[in-house]
Amino acid sequence: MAVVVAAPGMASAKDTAGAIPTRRLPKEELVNTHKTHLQKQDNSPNAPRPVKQPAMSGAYPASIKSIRDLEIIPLSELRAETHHRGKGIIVKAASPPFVGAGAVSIVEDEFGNADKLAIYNQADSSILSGVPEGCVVAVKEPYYKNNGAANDFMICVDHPSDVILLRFTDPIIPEPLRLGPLLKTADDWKNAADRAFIEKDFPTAVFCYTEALEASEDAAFKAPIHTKRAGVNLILGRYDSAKADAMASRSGGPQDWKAYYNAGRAAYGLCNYTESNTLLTTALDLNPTNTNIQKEHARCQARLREEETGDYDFPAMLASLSPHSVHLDRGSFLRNTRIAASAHHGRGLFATRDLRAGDVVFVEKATLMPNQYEPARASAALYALMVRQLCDNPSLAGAVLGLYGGAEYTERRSGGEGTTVDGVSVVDVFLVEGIRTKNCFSAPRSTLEDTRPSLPEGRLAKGLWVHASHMNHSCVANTMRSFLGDVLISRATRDIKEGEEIFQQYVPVQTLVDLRNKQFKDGWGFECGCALCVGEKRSPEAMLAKRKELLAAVEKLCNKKLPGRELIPDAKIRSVDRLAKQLEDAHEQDVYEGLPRLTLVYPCNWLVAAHRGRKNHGKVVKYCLKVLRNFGFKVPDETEVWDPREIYTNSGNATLMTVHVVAAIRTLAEAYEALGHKEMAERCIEAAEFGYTLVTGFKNDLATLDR
Ligand SMILES: C[S@@+](CC[C@H](N)C(=O)[O-])C[C@H]1O[C@@H](n2cnc3c(N)ncnc32)[C@H](O)[C@@H]1O
Repeated sequence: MAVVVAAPGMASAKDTAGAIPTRRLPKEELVNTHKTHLQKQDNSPNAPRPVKQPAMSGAYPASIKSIRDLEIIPLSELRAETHHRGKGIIVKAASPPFVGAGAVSIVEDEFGNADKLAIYNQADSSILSGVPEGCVVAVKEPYYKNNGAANDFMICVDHPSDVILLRFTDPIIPEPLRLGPLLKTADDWKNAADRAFIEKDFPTAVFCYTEALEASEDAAFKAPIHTKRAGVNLILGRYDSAKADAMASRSGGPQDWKAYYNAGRAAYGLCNYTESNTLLTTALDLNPTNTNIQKEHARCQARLREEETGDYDFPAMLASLSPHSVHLDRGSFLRNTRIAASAHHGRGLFATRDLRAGDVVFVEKATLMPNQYEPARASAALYALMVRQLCDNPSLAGAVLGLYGGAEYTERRSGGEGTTVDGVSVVDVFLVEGIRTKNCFSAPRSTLEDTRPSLPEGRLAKGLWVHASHMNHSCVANTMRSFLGDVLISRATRDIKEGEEIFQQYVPVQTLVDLRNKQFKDGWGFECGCALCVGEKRSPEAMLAKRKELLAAVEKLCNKKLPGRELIPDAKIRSVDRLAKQLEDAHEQDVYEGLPRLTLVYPCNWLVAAHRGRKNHGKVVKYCLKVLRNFGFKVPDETEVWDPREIYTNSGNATLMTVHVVAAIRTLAEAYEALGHKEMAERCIEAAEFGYTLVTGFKNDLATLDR
């Protein structure tokens, strides 16, 4: 079959959707244009590679068919804007790749037809991230896309598992594309692999070691190659393959310590510490004096201790953080919680024992979190890492693809995602993106550094914590999360009974019930059924409108800011006070009994700051107590002896914990001190320190709030 060339003057892309384009560019023209692009290619090794994040509106499923079950068609039969279901193409790269967000190559089929092939979302660890000239690939159920300009089409591969790198000897390659084996013997391939390894071209090294293994039947030759390939896979972070290679390298003798050692390191890389421990213990039995095994074994035991006890040296973890080091080598302590069906939605997290306010609920190391805190890049970086890891370590699929991916994707899943077809794990990038948006958390490098009300850093990475992702949202949540690098710490904000569902706030809760529920609906597709939202929805629209109006009046008067130490005129304080009283009256007693009154938080905080500036300590006490009340807490009684923790344990089940609660209790302490109520001041400091532990994840100096 020849290249289809037709007269110019074709119709627009939309008009031709579904049709075979009447004119396609010939190979020479394609290659020449490609060459000019290649000359402009940025080859600097550290240039950040752009990521093509999928637009969900164009979602289509990944192929779950084997290339051997598809009808192979020539390039000339590709139809514009069409997913060729049940069909596949086999093509050879006729040019070096242009590597940008994807890798674009000129390819040709067995009939001499040429076209452009754009492959996206390949891991850097794969040869397919830039298909070398001469390689033959199969594209399953290809999508043929117009590039905008007339006659300008390309085969666009979004799902990484939709393209397969074929071995040169694969019988599926049609005769005209067949080069035969590039190298003759297994030894040749091994030597080529060793050379690629020395040149640090690790994907090529893996490819050549694979060819060497395929070319030999000699077990004695193959064992050391498996060891080498295990080593390269460890470098590439392909732990599943590294483990399989390491185990395949065993010969049954005492030298097998190396196989168990490598397999143990691979299992460690997958955070599977129990398996890693078993493998490293076997390695140590075979070679008890080897210091490397001893070191890895001790490290693994430390992770298992963390998983078992939940004992962490949080200050040391904080001290070890730096801009280059945010991935902490720690195990996850999850045994206080379990995943089970929730009355609110799907699955949720539940307490496996009684927990006291302040207790660690769980500590989880991120399943995946790129060290990328630039707001414009954080989401794309997480998406790219998720895709890469699912390709490189298919065993992750069980945990990651099991997460909720949004209502539309629940229906659209083919069920084949994560299964192995044609030797690769099926990765559907649209499902990955759906899972990312519904489950990722934003994480500061350290919550302690980020919670200073005066100076939040605002630079947040995005990450995936699979266990934490099973938590449903509540505005009046019974836990709080904080971060130390990629470690998430969840603490109880009040007492939790065994079997109780554990909730967290997905995002800082907005003041107005209608706005925050719009946010939940738009972002996560649910209506919040927490005590606060259900309660507030009982209040008539007219009352909500009145509260909005009054809050807007306070915000306008005060510029939405809090006073510093400057002297605020009495008249202004009186005006805000009057509005705050009206606002308080706009909260119906029967609706708000025992519930936070969030619209009152800002006016009361403003009055605290204004009276503090005037050293009017009695008024500071009054309004600090109101701030606590308005977050749903019972206020401490001056006439009684009270335990500082009671603020958290005796306030019912609808408290809303934030750093502002801590700040209010600390200001309360300062005012009591000034008024000579020493005991009240001391108790308040203790209560504030306790609250600060909930907020930052571990005990910290309250003075950090001012820095
Ligand atoms: C991260 S998942 C939480 C775990 C999820 N329930 C599951 O079954 O895997 C987020 C999704 O859970 C649901 N969800 C979370 N909190 C909820 C709530 N309070 N009420 C109803 N649905 C909720 C929403 O559909 C949201 O998109």
